[in-house]
Amino acid sequence: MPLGQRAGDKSESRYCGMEVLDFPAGEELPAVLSQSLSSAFDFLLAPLVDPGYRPAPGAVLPVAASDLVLSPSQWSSHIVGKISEWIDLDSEDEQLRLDSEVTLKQEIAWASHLSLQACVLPPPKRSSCANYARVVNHILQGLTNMQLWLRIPLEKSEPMDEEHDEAKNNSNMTLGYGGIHFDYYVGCSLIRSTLPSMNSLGRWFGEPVRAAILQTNAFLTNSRGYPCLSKRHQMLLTGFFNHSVQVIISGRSNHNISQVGLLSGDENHTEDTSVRHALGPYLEYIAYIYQRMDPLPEQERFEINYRDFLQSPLQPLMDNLEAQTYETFEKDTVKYSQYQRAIAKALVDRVSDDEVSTIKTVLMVVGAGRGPLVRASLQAAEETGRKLKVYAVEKNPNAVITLHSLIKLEGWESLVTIISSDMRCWDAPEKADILVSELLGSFGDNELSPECLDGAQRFLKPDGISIPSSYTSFIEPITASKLHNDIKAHKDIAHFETAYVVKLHRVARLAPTQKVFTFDHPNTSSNPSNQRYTKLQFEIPEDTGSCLVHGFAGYFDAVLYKDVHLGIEPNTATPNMFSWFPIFFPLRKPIHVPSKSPIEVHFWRCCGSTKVWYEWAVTAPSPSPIHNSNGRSYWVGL
Ligand SMILES: C[S@@+](CC[C@H](N)C(=O)[O-])C[C@H]1O[C@@H](n2cnc3c(N)ncnc32)[C@H](O)[C@@H]1O
Repeated sequence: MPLGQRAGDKSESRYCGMEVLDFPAGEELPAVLSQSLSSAFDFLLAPLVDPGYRPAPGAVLPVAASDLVLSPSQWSSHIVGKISEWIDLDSEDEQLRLDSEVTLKQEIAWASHLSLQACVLPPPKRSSCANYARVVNHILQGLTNMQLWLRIPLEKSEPMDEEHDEAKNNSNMTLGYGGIHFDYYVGCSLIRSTLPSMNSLGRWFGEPVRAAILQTNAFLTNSRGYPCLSKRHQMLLTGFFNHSVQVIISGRSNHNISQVGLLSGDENHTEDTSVRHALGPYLEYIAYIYQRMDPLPEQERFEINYRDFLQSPLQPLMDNLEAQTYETFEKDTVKYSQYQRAIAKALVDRVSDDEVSTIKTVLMVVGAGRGPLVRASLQAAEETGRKLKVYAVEKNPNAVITLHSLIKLEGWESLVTIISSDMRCWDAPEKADILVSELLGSFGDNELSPECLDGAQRFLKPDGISIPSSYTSFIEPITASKLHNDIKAHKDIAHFETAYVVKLHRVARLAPTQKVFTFDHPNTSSNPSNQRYTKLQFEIPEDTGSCLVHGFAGYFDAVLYKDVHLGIEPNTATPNMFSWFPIFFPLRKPIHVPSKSPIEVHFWRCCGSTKVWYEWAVTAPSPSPIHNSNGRSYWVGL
């Protein structure tokens, strides 16, 4: 039975299994399974083969249970195979090495025969693990439906030396374990009583972790004698739940509870412990932690299906947006109320209270779409008592049709003039006091706001105001193995040289964001070019340890007017605004960043006669190719 419902989370359920520690000899498995299921566990992590087995000519594999003892659906829904712990694929002892390889392949073949969904591999036993990688890669090539989960301790453990620990941090679909790459792997992290720093733990959220193995000795005991977890363990667990990770409880019970009260707080409730599973109290605690998690905010719930889904950025200049795209924007009331605040402030600055009856401000909405910024402008005028004359300039003829019906419907005919034209070539009959636009992409300038507004600046009065008055892009390095794998599935370079709009979820943010490019409007600089180049150095906090960078998450922040801003940069993001997801600039090859090594990255904004594009490259700690040279894979049309 899944761990119950977290309020407001209709996404997939979270499950909890338990590890079977002893080899279930004599076909005990069905009994162990039925006892666990009736105690509300969902699945077992169970050994498949007698650990005493070593291959020998003619030997029959001593399996834990015949395939007949459970139905095929029971095998596949309720058993995760535990591969024998003794297997040592890089042993100096040749016989042990060969036996290990044969046994591993036999166990995997048996697990496939049973249609198990996954098997857990013990981690490599030594830092030099080339043979482990070779054998696992062989097996992976032949697997279609079964996953291999690699058990990795969260914190440094005894058999793992420094090199190993580094390798573990590279865990990824192309896992660099001791410098060796695996073709595919998903992780399983082992949670013990001590935890590394939060920064170090955060890296796991960018990894393909499928299960958290929670040891019983990681639990504390509360005043009533029940198992509970430290605050940090609880935070880690809720973080994993947020990333759809399931839990496996491992170890013997350290809590012999004679009188059991329900965790709902019902102190009087008691149960007969004779029928109670020894690990039951741990499971109840895990379910309690899951169920009491805060409900997902409405916006997160709305965006759940977009998580880690790569989308091509819009090209509103080159393409004409569709009605449903406009409709989505128009629902973002927060965006328009920020604009309205900015416009109101600009109107008041422009026309003093004494002048309100004599001066009419000329305001041009350039890129008016279906009119929401026209509405925000008129509302700002009403709110401030300023007189306004509005031009709505739009190059999409379909949106212009809607604009015409809107002004009729709203009775704005005397206030608003609709201009069906590209702002870059419109011959304006008069100059504007205020130019209002929203031509911003997730990376600020990536929908070519600078180029469009440079074209519109001709009809802004010399002392006129542009809303926005500036915007800045930001990036931060991230671990994002899911995004990397999704891009890799295209099997070409072009997809690795493309920027994507994506609701980032399974990612680890490795360092604070830094500014990339800023554009000011009106553009009064002596060098009016919109080409840019920036070199940035990111320091990853020391307690993060080494990590893998799959690319850079990008954001923007725009100053609309004075202190009114709008943006998605995580530290200053406008709350409850949903018009923009972050942008992601991938790297062709993930870059391993050892602890204490800075990352040096270069970004270029390049402009041609028909297109604008970005190029990017990493130069430290190791160089990457220049991505998207000459805009060969990804560009924005002018
Ligand atoms: C991101 S949409 C914003 C629309 C509307 N202001 C809103 O907030 O819903 C940008 C709009 O600008 C228009 N646009 C882009 N470049 C333009 C140009 N050079 N001249 C006129 N309109 C342009 C697009 O067609 C699109 O309708």
